[in-house]
Amino acid sequence: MTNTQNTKNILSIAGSDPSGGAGIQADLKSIAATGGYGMAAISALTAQNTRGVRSVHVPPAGFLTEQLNAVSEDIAIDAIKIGMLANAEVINELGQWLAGIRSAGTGAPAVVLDPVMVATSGDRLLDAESDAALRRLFCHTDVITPNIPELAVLARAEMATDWETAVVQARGLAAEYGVMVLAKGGHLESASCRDGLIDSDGVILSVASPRQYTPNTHGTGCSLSAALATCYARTGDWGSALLNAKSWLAGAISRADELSVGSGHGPINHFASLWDGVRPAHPGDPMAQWWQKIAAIRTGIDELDFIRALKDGSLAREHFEDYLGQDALYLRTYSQVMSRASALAPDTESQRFWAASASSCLEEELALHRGRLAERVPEPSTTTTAYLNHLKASANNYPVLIAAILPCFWIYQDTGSRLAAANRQDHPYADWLTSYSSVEFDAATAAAIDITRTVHQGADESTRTAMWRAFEASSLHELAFFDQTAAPATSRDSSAGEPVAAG
Ligand SMILES: Nc1ncnc2c1ncn2[C@@H]1O[C@H](COP(=O)(O)OP(=O)(O)OP(=O)(O)O)[C@@H](O)[C@H]1O
Ligand SMILES: Cc1ncc(CO)c(N)n1
Repeated sequence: MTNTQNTKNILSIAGSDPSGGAGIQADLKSIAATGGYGMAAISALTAQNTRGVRSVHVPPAGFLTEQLNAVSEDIAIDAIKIGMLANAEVINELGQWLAGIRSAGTGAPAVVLDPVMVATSGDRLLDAESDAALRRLFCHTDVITPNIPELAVLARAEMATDWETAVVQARGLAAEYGVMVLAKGGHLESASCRDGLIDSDGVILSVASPRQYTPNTHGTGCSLSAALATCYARTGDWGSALLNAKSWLAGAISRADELSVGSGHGPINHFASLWDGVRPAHPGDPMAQWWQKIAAIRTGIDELDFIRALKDGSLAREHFEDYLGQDALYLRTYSQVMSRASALAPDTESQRFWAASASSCLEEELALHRGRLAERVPEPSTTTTAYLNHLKASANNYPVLIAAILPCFWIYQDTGSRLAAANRQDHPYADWLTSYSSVEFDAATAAAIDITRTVHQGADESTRTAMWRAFEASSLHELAFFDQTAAPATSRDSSAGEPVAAG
């Protein structure tokens, strides 16, 4: 059966975790969070919580096949994620079912297999017979996603302690079984967590995110593999699927501590960004009210031709560069304005935050722009000048100044998360879109909102009004800023470059 609709149906075949953080529960949340319709056939039931697995019950293998047939005889399955398989009998039954469903050729579902083989304690979970059966299953899969200990078991090697060794092991595995291997760096001791999609020729694509120092990483592997299957079903491209899945996962891990689930290794926050949209952080929160009040401006930005074309990759190169040129000019002064906020800040923590933001704004953003613009920095447009004049006009009043600064963080972060989600490997601005959204910038945005909220709480009524006006005015300047670049050409290589619209 082929699914001709745009929505994608993703089947998880995995164990149940009643605490909700791993197994099918994590898979269903991840599938939904990354845009798929989730289904689940249960291969095993565990009694576990955030502190560990207490026992496992395995239903008869034939009953797994009954579940799988019930689903596949009725529903078109676009992708399958396989997780915990408890014994050789279950693995062999699944192998037979997979062989049948994959023999359909075109329209056969993609399969991502997360080989759950080693417990967090380091103990091997599968006996020799199951290990051999699992390896036979690889020929029915597209991608396997072992963590570092599982990679070592599968590669019959010592556990990798660096990324290069992990890549060598993954490459050997890919060659031996004719599959792609997603090597995951979560278990290495590096400051960033790198994952790489590897085939027998080497690394196809690798992507890193900063390591989050949180105990709450229960179910990250389950969540990533389910998200990868979903993003592949949606994009048809493994590289794009990895970029999208990893970007979503990094956000879910970075917001894990906002949940309070159990006393051990808690789950990640699968729906953090969705909840932001439907539920203000604190009901009655003035910042949430400001955000609500600029909803029309935000929608206006999303609907701009420029943003649409940047998202789908049809934006002409010269228009993209016009935008970068204005942005570079803007950021130079924006950095000075944040230094001014640092000078006016009433406490060391805020002083440090604005100074650090001013510095990273200059260092990272301008370095990126310079690289792209090859020193071709243009004159500021009247739109850019108007925005900067508005910021400078607030430079003697700290509460008003930080309210004016905030939209550049918040709107940029919000727009960036959607642009990053639309990224794909062959996108002409792929690396720009990747840099447009990061967990560090998410954290900085949250900190800027918190600082502004605190100042707002302590301000008198007339200052609060002035703060809101400055925030609203900057939001309008953001809209105008994105809208200033000439309307995008439909053809990517069009050379009919129009001059920068002068506001
Ligand atoms: N502390 C962390 N901070 C950021 N990303 C992480 C962290 N730990 C793991 N990851 C990411 O989570 C994903 C899962 O990786 P990991 O190597 O931990 O898999 P796993 O051991 O199979 O997961 P699980 O803990 O569910 O068994 C990878 O994308 C990895 O880079
Ligand atoms: C059911 C289940 N599958 C996978 C894992 C690995 O995280 C787990 N803890 N529980």
